[in-house]
Amino acid sequence: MALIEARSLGKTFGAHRAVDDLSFTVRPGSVTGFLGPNGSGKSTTMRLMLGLDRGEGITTFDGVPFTGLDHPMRHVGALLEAKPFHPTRKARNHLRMLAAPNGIDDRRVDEVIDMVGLTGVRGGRPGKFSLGMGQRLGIAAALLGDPHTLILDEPSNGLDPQGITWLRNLLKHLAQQGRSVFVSSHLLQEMALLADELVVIGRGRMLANGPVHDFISHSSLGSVTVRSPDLGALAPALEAIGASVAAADGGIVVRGVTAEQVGDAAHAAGLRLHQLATHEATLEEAFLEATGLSEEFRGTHRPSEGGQR
Ligand SMILES: Nc1ncnc2c1ncn2[C@@H]1O[C@H](COP(=O)(O)OP(=O)(O)OP(=O)(O)O)[C@@H](O)[C@H]1O
Repeated sequence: MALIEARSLGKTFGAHRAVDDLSFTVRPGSVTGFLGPNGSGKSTTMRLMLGLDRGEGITTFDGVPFTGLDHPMRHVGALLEAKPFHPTRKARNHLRMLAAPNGIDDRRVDEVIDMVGLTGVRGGRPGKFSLGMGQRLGIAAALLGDPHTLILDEPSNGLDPQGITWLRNLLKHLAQQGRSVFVSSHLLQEMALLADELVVIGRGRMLANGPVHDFISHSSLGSVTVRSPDLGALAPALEAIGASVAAADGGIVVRGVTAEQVGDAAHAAGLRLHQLATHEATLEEAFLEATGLSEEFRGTHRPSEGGQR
């Protein structure tokens, strides 16, 4: 078991409400993606979960708050945005210093160095590391205690495509072993491949929480293409159940209802269907639609407003 339960998390900086009444659960055996536009409160939420910022609400790990855990590193591995590396302390020694007070031996240190692919530079100094190498060292630190829970803020930051694939496989594998993985990222295509569940926030508030598939299928940008010799009767039957219908290429494109609802409505009206095809929105489309009104920082350049393409 490794259940994370966050309840009513909140944080205000001055007059700015950065996190507002966020509650969610991260289940064992799954990767939960944490999405939100820049400045929406993801890092602040993760810090609150770990008791690193003072704020409202509580987060428990199998019922225990982070600050109440006996050996926190053995329960929860965390990678936050700020890298607490000493630039001239060798990578392996950095990990040994984190490991020793937690009763973790040097063998585990070498194991995690190997897992993150830094064996060749384990005597190197993080001050000379690339962004991606520093990120791998941070992931190694998070894994040191073989924790059943991982909280990772933008772990793919700075990783090259091979590194991103490696990280995806690692996190999926850790989740398959029954661990809880809570991970933020701006890489939506990557998140679509990685996550089972999503927590989506905007301006500190919950916008969506649940399986990735539900989030995508609820997007109004998804559609169903229908071909039927009875279109004249089918279109009004679909509009009667709340669908929007547009003619397209000899058939119709239907939005606002699922393919199952289209099939059921046709069956109920005794109408024939020759084609019923679902076109799901991408995670990126669903995310932009869900967060469109809650962007904290909005550029003025909009290609559709006459910008250079
Ligand atoms: N220490 C702080 N003092 C004042 N305001 C802060 C502080 N930390 C964060 N904020 C503000 O709180 C809001 C949420 O910031 P946070 O870093 O949690 O967002 P984020 O979703 O992680 O952003 P990004 O995706 O850009 O990393 C922002 O408006 C930010 O400016």
